[in-house]
Amino acid sequence: MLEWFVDHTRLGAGLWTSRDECLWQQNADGDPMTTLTVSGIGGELKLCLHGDVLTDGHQLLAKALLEGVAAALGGGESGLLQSFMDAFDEHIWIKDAEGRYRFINQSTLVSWDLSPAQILSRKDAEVFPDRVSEYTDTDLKAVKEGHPIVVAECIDRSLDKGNIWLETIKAPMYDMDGRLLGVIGTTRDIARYKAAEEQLFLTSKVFENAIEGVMITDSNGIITEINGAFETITGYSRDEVIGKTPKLLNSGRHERDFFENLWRALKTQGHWHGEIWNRRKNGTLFAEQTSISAVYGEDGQVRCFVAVFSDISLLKQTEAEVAQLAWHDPLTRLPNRSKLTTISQQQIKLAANRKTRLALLLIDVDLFKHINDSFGHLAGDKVLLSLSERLAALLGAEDTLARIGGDEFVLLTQVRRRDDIPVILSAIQRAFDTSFDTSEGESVRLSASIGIAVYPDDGDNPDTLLKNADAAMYRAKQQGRNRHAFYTEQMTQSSMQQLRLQTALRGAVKNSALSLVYQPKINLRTRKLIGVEALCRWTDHELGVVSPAEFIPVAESIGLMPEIGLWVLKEACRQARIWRDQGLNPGRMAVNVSGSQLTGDNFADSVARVLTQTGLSPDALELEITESVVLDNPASAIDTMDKLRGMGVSLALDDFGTGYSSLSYLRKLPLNKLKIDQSFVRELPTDQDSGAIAMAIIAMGEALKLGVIAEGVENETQAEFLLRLGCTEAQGYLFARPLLASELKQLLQGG
Ligand SMILES: Nc1nc2c(ncn2[C@@H]2O[C@H](COP(=O)(O)O[C@H]3[C@@H](O)[C@H](n4cnc5c(=O)[nH]c(N)nc54)O[C@@H]3COP(=O)(O)O)[C@@H](O)[C@H]2O)c(=O)[nH]1
Repeated sequence: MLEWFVDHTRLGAGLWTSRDECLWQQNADGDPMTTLTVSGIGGELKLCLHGDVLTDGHQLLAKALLEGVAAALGGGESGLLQSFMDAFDEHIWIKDAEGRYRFINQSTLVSWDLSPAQILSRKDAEVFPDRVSEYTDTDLKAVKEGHPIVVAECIDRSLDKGNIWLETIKAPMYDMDGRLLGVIGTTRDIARYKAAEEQLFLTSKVFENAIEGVMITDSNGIITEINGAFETITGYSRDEVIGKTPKLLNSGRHERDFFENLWRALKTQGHWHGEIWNRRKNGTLFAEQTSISAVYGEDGQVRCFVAVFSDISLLKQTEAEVAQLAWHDPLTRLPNRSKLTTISQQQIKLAANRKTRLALLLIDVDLFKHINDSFGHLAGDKVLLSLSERLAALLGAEDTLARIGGDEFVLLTQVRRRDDIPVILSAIQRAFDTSFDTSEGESVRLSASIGIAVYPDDGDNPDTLLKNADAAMYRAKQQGRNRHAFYTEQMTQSSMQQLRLQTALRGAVKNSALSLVYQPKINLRTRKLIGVEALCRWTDHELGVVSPAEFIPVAESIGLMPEIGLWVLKEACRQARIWRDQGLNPGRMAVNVSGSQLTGDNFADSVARVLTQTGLSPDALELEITESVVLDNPASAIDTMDKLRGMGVSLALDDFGTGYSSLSYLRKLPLNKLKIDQSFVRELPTDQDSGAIAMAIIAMGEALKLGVIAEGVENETQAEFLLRLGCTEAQGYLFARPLLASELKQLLQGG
């Protein structure tokens, strides 16, 4: 049976154009269709019939249609042809060799809105006078080409469907002898194809212009298509990859497991998403963010796989740079504190598994600040870099060197016993044996204080180990620097004690629990009082009497010193003024100045304000500035000292001899007096070195026209010795201990 009676739209769509051939392979039910070619009519006339065998009936039908066409062209009638063609939506018409319409189907009549009599036997000049040349030209063109041609594609308006796309095809028709019979034309609605064509066009544009690389493989993983971005990213051209598998891009960076998981996900979920490292044609590796999807056919089988990927190499590089910055010290490129924590955790696990120990050595460069202050920060950086290189050269395969602060390094090393550590310490010591070059062509010698904490004895986590190593390092510093200390439980106790002290000191300052005592200074020749030094005292109800030698560094470390120092200054000036108002002469009132006070904001202004408020004359005040404080920040210290001297305040360099001041350096300081540190006085006159130092200081004072006072004079021998050397002023228990204000008043009154 002929299908066209039942489903003529489908049959009509493929009447004779070669472009439709593929649609005819099977009908809507999936049955195979047989194509019967009837030659001799307009190139090819294809009829679609059910079944895979051409029956005699089919052949008879084809013959009848052919005769019908011949009859139509000869001016005769063909009922079978007419009913066959009327079954189609397409407009079909046939013109003879002279251009007269010989056949039109029903659909054409409706569309042209003409009767058969207005068309048949007439030429275009009569039927379509205003389009005659267009129509006859395309007839001639089809004849000239000798096969069906598309002569027009246009948007037209259909009464029932609105705008529609129409395609007109014309084909020349020949008889069995090859003589031209005429032209057959058909016009049909191709909206469906146009939509598909547009869709295809857009899809191909998206595919081609995508920034992402696209690779399509068949179900066996053979590459069947790629886009331009694929070529740009990988460097492979289309020809080089079609027919190959994606293994072509294999970087070798992924284990077999990786691809097994990928294929498992594709098979079970139809999708995989992740990062793959691949290799470009030029051999370089690149990271890509990839999504692979399986595309299934109607039968549920995988038709192909589509991989869409973007090159994330730059992103990876940026990520790596950020990680480098986040986890490493920018100067030395060594791991920083955060990274050290992570590494420590891993190393602790390793030591736990192996039942070994992990030693954490905290290396703090002694007095590194002086390098920066003396030679500048660039020179400081150069020295640190070269130190980091020397220390890194000591590392074993499992060791780590980190920089966790300006001049603080940590060495992590696995050891079997604590006894292995001294060998490491000796190696570190050797790194400091040679001097370091600064950028100014000078070289400096450095030393370090090292604190050691060991897992599991001193802590089982990175924080505790580092904290305890820090306590040990602090102890090494206290013991005079350039040494090491192992952490002990007692250090934790002393740091707890420090904490208690800090809390109590804050309370003391808040509750005005500090007081002052005054120690006389005398002229060694006359033994008369020439001044007093105000010294701070604190008695806590729980801690008892706390020495300033203990609480002043604590106050300095927790930022309380400027407040305490200002109170001492005010109180001492107030007291001096009271004594003077009472007609007593305490000489110069000496007040100690801490580092944070001297280099803090506007210290000179504060002093001026206190003098104004208390009414004490500037020349009645002496400020004692510790030598190391000046050395710590010379530029700022000298600036403030100049201002103080300008105001008429007297300046003394305290603890002199303990620092590194040279004659040339001293010359720059606006000083009035040098105070020989009591550590030298204590050993006089027996210790020759102390004697030599005292003598040198006195000579320096003379050379620079500075006064010299000795502190800590406890016996007559020391006093006489100093006087013989030329030192005329002294302070010490020999003359008086620090006294309460009331006691000193009595002394001043000659009591
Ligand atoms: N910045 C501030 N520092 C201050 C202040 N008050 C004190 N200090 C400093 O604390 C350190 C310890 O001071 P102190 O315990 O008061 O000891 C002083 C004297 O008591 C002691 N001294 C004096 N004579 C003798 C002696 O013959 N023998 C002996 N063993 N000790 C003696 O010396 C200290 C005075 O030192 P100095 O200031 O260097 O002259 C000490 O460094 C104080 O400076 C303060 O208010 N602010």
